[in-house]
Amino acid sequence: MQPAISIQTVSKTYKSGPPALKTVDLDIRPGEIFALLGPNGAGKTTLIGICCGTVRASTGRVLVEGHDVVRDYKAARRRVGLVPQELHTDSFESVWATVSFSRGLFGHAPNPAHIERVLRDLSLWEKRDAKIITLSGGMKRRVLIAKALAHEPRVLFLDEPTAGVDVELRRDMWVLVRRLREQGVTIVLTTHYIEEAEEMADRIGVINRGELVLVEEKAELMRRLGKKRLTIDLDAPLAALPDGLPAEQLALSEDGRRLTYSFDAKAGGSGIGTLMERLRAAGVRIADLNTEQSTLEDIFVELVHDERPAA
Ligand SMILES: Nc1ncnc2c1ncn2[C@@H]1O[C@H](COP(=O)(O)OP(=O)(O)OP(=O)(O)O)[C@@H](O)[C@H]1O
Repeated sequence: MQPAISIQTVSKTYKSGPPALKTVDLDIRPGEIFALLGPNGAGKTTLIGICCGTVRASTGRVLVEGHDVVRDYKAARRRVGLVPQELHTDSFESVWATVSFSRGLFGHAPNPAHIERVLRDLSLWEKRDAKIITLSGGMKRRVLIAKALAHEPRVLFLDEPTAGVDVELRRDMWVLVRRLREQGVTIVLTTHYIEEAEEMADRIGVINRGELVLVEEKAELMRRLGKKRLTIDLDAPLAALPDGLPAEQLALSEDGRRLTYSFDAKAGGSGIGTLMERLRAAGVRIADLNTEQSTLEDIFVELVHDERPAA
């Protein structure tokens, strides 16, 4: 199946500074919701800009449903919608005029019924005659989304769609994104909110310092989330792990006072009962027990650990 977006050996170095994007290869599948996670300055906006034709790649190419965003830019751009991070919609135009104009920019014939549907979906219908400048920040963000949807894009890029918005708008946004997906629209979103990626995404990509360090199905990541750790504080230090224990799942701390047992919480039995019996049989006395679960946040922090750009 032809990818919705095919990013091929794309890199970017701006005139000043180090490479903003090292070589990235990534296919976005038709109809999926792909969440791009990464710390500030990781290269998310740059990558999205290259996909939408607003930033020129230094190397490589991007195809949108087979159309090169540079060589065949008209066909490519018609297929993508971009909801940018910044709100620069302080216009004196009405909501209706602004959103309809956006559709015309892409060479589409007017379609009032479509514009009405988009405005209604975004709870903007009542505000259709209001001037943009009079709207609240949350409403302006809704207008940005409406503008991006006005020309019925096949792929929608949302750059930090819920940064700084209230809970209600965030919920609305999630509902809208799901509805768009049901209509066959492919969604690529960047987010700092890990729970947003958990909630929304089919696949997750983590980008750090211009490098795509992980691309994985969310379900697979959630399976990893199922990993749990049991820490066992010992009455007396151990010099080494006693025989007969599952060594591959156990780690002994340097001071010999703590055992850490890792297990997959979702893979049936935890093995804790057996472990306890074997510890008792080996004469190991336990002072305290604790379990903790790793989260997507832990995985994310580990991936970008110590690699954040200096402030
Ligand atoms: N127009 C530009 N000129 C020079 N450098 C730029 C430009 N745009 C971005 N950069 C640099 O490229 C790197 C990647 O920036 P980018 O905006 O793509 O990151 P990001 O992951 O979207 O960050 P954030 O989460 O803060 O939006 C950063 O070091 C940034 O300073």
